[in-house]
Amino acid sequence: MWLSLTLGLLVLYTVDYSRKLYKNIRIAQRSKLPYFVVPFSMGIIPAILFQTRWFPYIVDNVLPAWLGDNLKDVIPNSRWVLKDRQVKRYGAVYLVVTPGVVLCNVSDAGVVAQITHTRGGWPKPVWQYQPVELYGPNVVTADEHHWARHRRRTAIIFNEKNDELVWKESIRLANSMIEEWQSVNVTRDLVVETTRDDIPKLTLNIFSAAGFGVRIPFKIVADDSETDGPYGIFQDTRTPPQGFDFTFRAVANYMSCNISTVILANFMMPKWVPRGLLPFLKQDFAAHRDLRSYIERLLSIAETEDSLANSNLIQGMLRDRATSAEGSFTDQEIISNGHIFIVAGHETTATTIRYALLLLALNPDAQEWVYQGIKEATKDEPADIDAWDQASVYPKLITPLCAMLETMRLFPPVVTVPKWTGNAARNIHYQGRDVFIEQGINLNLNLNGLHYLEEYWGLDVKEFSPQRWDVRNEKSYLARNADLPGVNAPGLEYPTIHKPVRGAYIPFSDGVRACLGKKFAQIEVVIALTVILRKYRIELAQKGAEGRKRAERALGDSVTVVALAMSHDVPLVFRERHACQ
Ligand code: HEM
Repeated sequence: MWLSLTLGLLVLYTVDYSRKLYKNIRIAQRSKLPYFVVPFSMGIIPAILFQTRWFPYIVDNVLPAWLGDNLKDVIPNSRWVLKDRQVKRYGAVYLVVTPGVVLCNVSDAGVVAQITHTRGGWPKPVWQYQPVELYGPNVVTADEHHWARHRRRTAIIFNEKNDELVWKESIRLANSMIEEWQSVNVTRDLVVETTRDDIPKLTLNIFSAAGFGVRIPFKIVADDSETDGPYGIFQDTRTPPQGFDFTFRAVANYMSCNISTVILANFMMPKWVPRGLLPFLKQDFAAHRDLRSYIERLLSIAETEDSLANSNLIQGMLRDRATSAEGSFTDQEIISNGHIFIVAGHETTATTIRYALLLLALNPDAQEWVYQGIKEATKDEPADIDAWDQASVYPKLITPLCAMLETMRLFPPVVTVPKWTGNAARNIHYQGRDVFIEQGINLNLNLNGLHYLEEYWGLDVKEFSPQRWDVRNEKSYLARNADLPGVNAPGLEYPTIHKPVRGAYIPFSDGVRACLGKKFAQIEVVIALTVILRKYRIELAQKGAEGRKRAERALGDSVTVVALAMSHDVPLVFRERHACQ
């Protein structure tokens, strides 16, 4: 009986599998776009297989290249390594058919521009983001008119006052990070074995200050240091304050870096399962509770303060509530948006700085160009960087901005921007014809393709060349776009910067759902690079061909964890400038 039952189930499964696969192949055929079939759907098992050592080894060394690439294409974590290879095989718009879904992969700038800029834009598949709704709906997870309300209420808090705060806090904390490095180095040259911990700490502390109004020093303070006053419990001590399992910085870090287990514990685990039976998720429950308690504490402090005097993001939401007649946020919505800002902004910015430092170390000529640009731009500014005025100095820091843009071109923290057709079929215009994309189809706007195509960037597309962005560089391949109508992209509205073809560069996405924190991130990265490069020349700690090979391997093996990340550490030396010149 068991045998017939098993055989029966197997037959049912096979019939259902074949039916779904056939249905999806027919969808692909009707579109007349190139397509390939992968016999499994993306999901947790393929993602786990790619995390093992042996599976990627088999994919890279045993399978034919095309098959290995097709498999990597369905796993978003490993998609970046493909760069433009799939575009060369299948074209800039092609379909991936699996038994579960049909995916439309897009690396054509014109099609991206249509998707992000048709009236209202194509919808974002918000259900994919529901797991990050750990404290309720927020600007990342909401849709339609709910999203419009969240967006309106959050967009106003990313304002000029907040820009100034980001600038000031980035300078303070980048300097404190350097002081910390100096304190553990006996020579004037600073050897930093890994930036894996310090750079995320830098961006998290900047976010704590400019996002939450909590000014944490870079160095951990003694447990018995001053903990009085309303902000006492936010001190970055070794042990958490009474009633908490984490310090404020530790919980913000935990919630950002362990997002998958936090989601597993607090979103996927049924409420009726006794927490005592899940000791391995204890930290995840505690982190979720502690972050809420900290933000609640911030809200109650803020209500007793003159919130108009403060320009951090939490105060911004409170100020909006105090001054708006209707539609402003509840406490719960402030908590949820506060949390999502950390998730969206922390790792993405940290990874950009880490890649930028390594790319500058690997490309001394480009680094020198960035440094000379900083020197020239700030030659009339006070020697004390704390006295620099954000509104007038930031626009002059063209070369570090070019370095940031170029870093995000080669190593975009978010490799794929997802969209979908929604509940109605839609058309795209591609290669001179209208292509019909059926309802419910998911689209991936693939930065690995867009950012690596010679057509948009020139023959030196694979090189790290911050100079390509500088509008003074008339030989840049991008100079040809100056007269194109409608060329623009979020974060590129500077007259000092060459513009890529619209849709070809989307590290912050584009259109109505483009990144809210792009200016926040740009100011942070530009001034952090400036603080470092003014004082230090960055070099690889391991010299010669071996050191270079190691660094290039670390870059080449990048995979998406929370954001795109290097899989190995590369030690760097920060050589003091006047000592080495
Ligand atoms: C280099 C750093 C950053 C990168 C590369 C980046 C990239 C992106 C991308 C690609 C999206 C679109 C995601 C999608 O539609 O699926 C996005 C959205 C968003 N980002 Fe960023 N981001 C960065 C920094 C920040 C920062 C610092 C903040 C906040 C402080 C932030 C807040 C947001 C928010 C709230 C959204 C959702 C906007 C909406 O759906 O209306 N981001 N970001």
